[in-house]
Amino acid sequence: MRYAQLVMGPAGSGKSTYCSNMVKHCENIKRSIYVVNLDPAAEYFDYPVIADIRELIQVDDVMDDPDLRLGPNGGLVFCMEYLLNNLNWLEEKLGYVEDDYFLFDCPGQIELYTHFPIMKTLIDHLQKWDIRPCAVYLVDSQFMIDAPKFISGTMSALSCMVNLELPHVNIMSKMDLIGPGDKENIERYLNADCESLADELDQLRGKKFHKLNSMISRMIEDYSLVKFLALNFNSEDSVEAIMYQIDTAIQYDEDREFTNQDADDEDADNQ
Ligand SMILES: Nc1nc2c(ncn2[C@@H]2O[C@H](COP(=O)(O)OP(=O)(O)OP(=O)(O)O)[C@@H](O)[C@H]2O)c(=O)[nH]1
Ligand SMILES: [Mg+2]
Repeated sequence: MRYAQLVMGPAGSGKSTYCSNMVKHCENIKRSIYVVNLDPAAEYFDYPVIADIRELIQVDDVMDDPDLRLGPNGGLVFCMEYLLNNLNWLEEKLGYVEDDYFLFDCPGQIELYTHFPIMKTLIDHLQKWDIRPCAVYLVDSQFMIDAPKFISGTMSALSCMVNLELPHVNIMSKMDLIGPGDKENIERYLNADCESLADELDQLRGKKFHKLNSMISRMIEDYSLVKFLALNFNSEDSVEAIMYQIDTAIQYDEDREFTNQDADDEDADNQ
């Protein structure tokens, strides 16, 4: 078995920075991890890659094509569909080494995760190649500091979760930028309960929408998987907690411990 994190989330939510910092974290703890850049429009990232979609196709070339006449978003969808038609390229780049662990740095267009079947098809192939993926969905904490923003971020995470049907970990990124005043608000949302969310929305919009507010809040609580982990790269504890949660979601350590235990048992039997 092999393992992967599909690092997703809206534009600018910190996906590439997450990949880069996770590579550094894994270097420190002597754990190997490989990054795949899946963003055909990426201009800058500072991690080493095992595969880069831009070697296959570049969004600028697609946009320059006079027959296609596509803008940046249509161009990106074209590139991702091109990838799906050339998946042997990716399969070869990934190679096959047991226990490999990959990070896929995905593009920031959320329609890829919520509407189009592109990611779902890619996931089906990863699974065929014996890769067990976890959806890692980042939302910028700056956009989660009041109830309406929190609900909108949560709904985008929820729609990705329902659409992709994968083990799923939500992350509130850039916590180092949150000032002391907003910290309290965010902590409230990290453990949000539906009554207080609905009350806050009622206060903002008036009682007229009370029924709608409480139903949306209840739906978020019912899908109790919509919880966020706070990510602060200045805190090693926060990075470790996130890695642990993801490893647990895809049973990374459990499988390895089991395999090691099997190997030990086999050795003992042989002896
Ligand atoms: N302070 C702080 N800044 C961050 C953090 N993560 C990302 N940023 C900044 O946020 C901006 C966007 O970060 P990226 O990592 O490029 O975000 P992205 O999600 O890959 O963006 P797209 O690929 O364009 O969708 C950059 O200016 C980063 O330096 C963080 O944890 N803390
Ligand atoms: Mg990026």
